[in-house]
Amino acid sequence: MARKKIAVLGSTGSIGTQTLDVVARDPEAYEVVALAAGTRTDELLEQALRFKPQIVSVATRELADKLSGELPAGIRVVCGDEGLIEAAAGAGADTVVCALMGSIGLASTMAAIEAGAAIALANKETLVSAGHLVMKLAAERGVPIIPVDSEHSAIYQCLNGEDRKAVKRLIVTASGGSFRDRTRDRLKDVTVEDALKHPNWSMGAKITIDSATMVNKGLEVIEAHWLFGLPYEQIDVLLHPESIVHSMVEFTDTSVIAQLGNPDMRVPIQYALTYPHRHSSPAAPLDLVKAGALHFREMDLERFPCLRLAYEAGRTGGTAPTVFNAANEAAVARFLKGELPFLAIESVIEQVLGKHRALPQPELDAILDADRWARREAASLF
Ligand SMILES: NC(=O)C1=CN([C@@H]2O[C@H](COP(=O)(O)OP(=O)(O)OC[C@H]3O[C@@H](n4cnc5c(N)ncnc54)[C@H](OP(=O)(O)O)[C@@H]3O)[C@@H](O)[C@H]2O)C=CC1
Ligand SMILES: CC(=O)[C@@H](O)[C@H](O)COP(=O)(O)O
Ligand SMILES: [Mn+2]
Repeated sequence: MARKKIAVLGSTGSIGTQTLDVVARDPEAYEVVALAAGTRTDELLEQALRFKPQIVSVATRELADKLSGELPAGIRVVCGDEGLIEAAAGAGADTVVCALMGSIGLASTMAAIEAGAAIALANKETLVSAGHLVMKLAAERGVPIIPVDSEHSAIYQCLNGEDRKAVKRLIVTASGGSFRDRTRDRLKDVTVEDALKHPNWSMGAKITIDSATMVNKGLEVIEAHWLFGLPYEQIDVLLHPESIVHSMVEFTDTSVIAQLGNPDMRVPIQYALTYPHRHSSPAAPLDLVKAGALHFREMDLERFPCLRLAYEAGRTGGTAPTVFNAANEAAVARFLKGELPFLAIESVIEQVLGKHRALPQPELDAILDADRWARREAASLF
């Protein structure tokens, strides 16, 4: 059987490296045809020498020139936004793993869909920013969007073969992030280092901060709305500190189907690559006796106001989720640089959303304008 051709956008990141780990374990099944990253060229060089893709993309022309000299002539080195699009659509990938961080992934995801590749989607900011455009294009091209995000992979698995009309609600689980058990008073002076200590998952810096602010769950609620076509009234969030139940679906007959497993992203990544089949995985098997007890708590929107803001932005629709996402990206980048205190992240998002008049059914230009505007506004606060 021909090997599945895979392009990995964001190959040097947490999802990207775990994708390559999954791929490397089954060399008969996969061929890596493109790799795209930003600035971590040492890691990218190693990946390119190992997987021998046709195309490698980096952030800038300078980095591309440097990398070209170190790679065999058969590997084309491209760069910038155009390079991402080349990697997504120019190497004939059957599946494109979208694992860039942030709404920068939008254009390359759209290009991959245009090219007819299946999408293994980790990059949730893309759907949050322009879900209506991405889903419409995928439907027009007949392209499947298979979620990699653990909660959405769980829901996708729970819904497999079920009658959608029988779905009462989705229950998205949330670990609570690094500061789950702190009161708001105790969030004033937290450090970047503290915020980066997720209790259950080892992930990139931005999503780890999003987990601590509960923005991640807000992005995931909006992501679920687009992926599964359900209104916000049918998407709930439940605190689950152990991150073993990755999410659940409640049906009209009161049955609840859940997907469980140890927190290991290689499982949803692999599922997105092998769907509708399952293969053995390097993840540790789940031992429920060892886990002992699983806990669930009601979500507190006063303790975690970013989740409330996300629901509000999602319900408003149009460019509101674009602005929610872009303001957050800008605020988190500033927090990580030490320019803003932790609690300023939510305040920046709220203020920028407060200034925004959402445009309904925006085309791509309006999305990009709103994204740029929100970043400028977020940069000017505090
Ligand atoms: N990590 C996880 O477990 C999970 C992640 N996700 C989602 O997956 C996505 C990726 O997350 P994660 O892997 O943690 O992020 P990382 O920060 O670890 O990796 C991000 C990747 O994107 C690349 N990148 C960033 N900016 C650019 C740019 N301007 N041009 C080209 N490449 C760029 C980085 O390249 P470089 O580093 O070389 O600059 C890196 O390869 C996010 O949307 C996240 O929310 C979802 C569920 C779980
Ligand atoms: C692994 C994954 O999918 C992350 O999005 C994870 O869910 C973060 O955990 P919390 O946002 O629940 O803390
Ligand atoms: Mn998730």
